[in-house]
Amino acid sequence: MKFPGRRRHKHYFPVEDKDPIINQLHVVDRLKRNYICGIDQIVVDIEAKVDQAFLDEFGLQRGMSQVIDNDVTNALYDRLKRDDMIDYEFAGGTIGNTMHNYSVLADSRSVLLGVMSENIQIGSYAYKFLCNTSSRVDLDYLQPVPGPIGRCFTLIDDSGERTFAISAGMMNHLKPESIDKSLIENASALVISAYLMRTSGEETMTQATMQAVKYANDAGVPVVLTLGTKFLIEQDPAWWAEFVEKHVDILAMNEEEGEAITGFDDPLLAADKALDWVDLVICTAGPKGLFMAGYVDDEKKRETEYPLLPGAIPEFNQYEFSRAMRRSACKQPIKAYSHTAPYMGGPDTIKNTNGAGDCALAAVLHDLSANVYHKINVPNSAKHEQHAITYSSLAQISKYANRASYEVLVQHSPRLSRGLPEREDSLEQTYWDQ
Ligand SMILES: Nc1ncnc2c1ncn2[C@@H]1O[C@H](COP(=O)(O)OP(=O)(O)OP(=O)(O)O)[C@@H](O)[C@H]1O
Ligand SMILES: O=c1[nH]cnc2c1ncn2[C@@H]1O[C@H](CO)[C@@H](O)[C@H]1O
Repeated sequence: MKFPGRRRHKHYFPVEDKDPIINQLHVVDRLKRNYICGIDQIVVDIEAKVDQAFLDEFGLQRGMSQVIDNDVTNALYDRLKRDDMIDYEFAGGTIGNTMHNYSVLADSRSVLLGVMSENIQIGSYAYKFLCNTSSRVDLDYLQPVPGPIGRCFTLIDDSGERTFAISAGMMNHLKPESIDKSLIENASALVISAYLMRTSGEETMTQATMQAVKYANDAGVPVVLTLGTKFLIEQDPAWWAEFVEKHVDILAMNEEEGEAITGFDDPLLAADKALDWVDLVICTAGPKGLFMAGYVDDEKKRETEYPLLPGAIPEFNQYEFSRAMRRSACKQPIKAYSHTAPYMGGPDTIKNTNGAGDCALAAVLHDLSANVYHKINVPNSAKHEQHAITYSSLAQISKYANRASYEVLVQHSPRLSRGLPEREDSLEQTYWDQ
């Protein structure tokens, strides 16, 4: 585990300091490892640039992630091939991306649950998915299926808007009995997306997800939900709000999804509303950066050293130097909020925004997981006198999340090809120095 935090520090994490007592232990026993677990519809993204006429031709609604039948899939695929329109084919899936990016950032294990074709041809989509996934992502728990994984046609127009057309294959055939109870119970987090609830007919993905969520809820393992797309939430916001309140501990969304579920278009107010249901909220807001909201015990709150910010909640960032806690762990819970602008104001040229939010979530998960890692290895550290769920403050995590998203914006794929530099020189240091 690499630790998150201030990236100028030479050694992020005191865990492996040269302690003479710890060093007496055998090297392999020295540090206990933790992992996070995610469930996804296993898909490969097939990316192409298109215009509105193209979307109309195939009956696709701009900006949505929609499931398409076999006839539309075949026609769409033939057309993309015929006109040589495919730019990239790369492993995707919102949670698949998040697990991959987490493992790359943290240099640590994550476990991905879902399905995988039992017979894999070299060059097939299943093969591409496996090849494009970090070796730190444990794929041993995937359930074999006698058919193809999913395909996600990622159609991007001139304005950068993405329209997803999903050809499901067998991606939704994960069965509840394939969920390993002890794997979930021992995880540092269970990460799911709203897409997992979009199933029909014989598809069992929703039941499998609910099974995993039950194991996690019963064991007190934080359930992290990312909302995926506003269109899904808009269909039944009340159902989603109830689901989140009952089963979810940490909610990740972008501002449109935040509006769909809370009714507030201001990301700060949406995050504040979501705190009625969960312990921690991450709301990404594209070029506006990222908002976080969470709880801290009154006696553990820390005042920011940055200027106080105006907003729908005046001076909302006052306690952003606090580490987040579960509301139930606070004697006197108070709310803390943070906002961070995009790293370096955003790149000069954005290659692709696809997956920028997934990567922000991966960074937040890294921080949560680092906290567990530190706690299981240095339980007596003064750091853990506070029962926090994050290793760093909200302000620090938001910076880290934006920094990680930046890396996705300057490359074509939603998946990081390498971790962040340990030391960042020159200009970039100003961001971390503040
Ligand atoms: N146009 C932009 N300029 C600068 N930074 C951006 C821009 N778009 C995204 N970002 C950065 O990426 C982060 C996440 O972006 P965004 O809100 O678009 O996520 P998202 O809609 O959830 O994405 P996805 O669903 O593709 O993962 C933002 O918090 C910000 O740091
Ligand atoms: O229905 C879906 N299920 C799972 N992942 C999806 C779905 N629609 C789009 N994405 C995924 O979202 C990522 C960007 O955030 C893309 O990589 C795409 O694969």
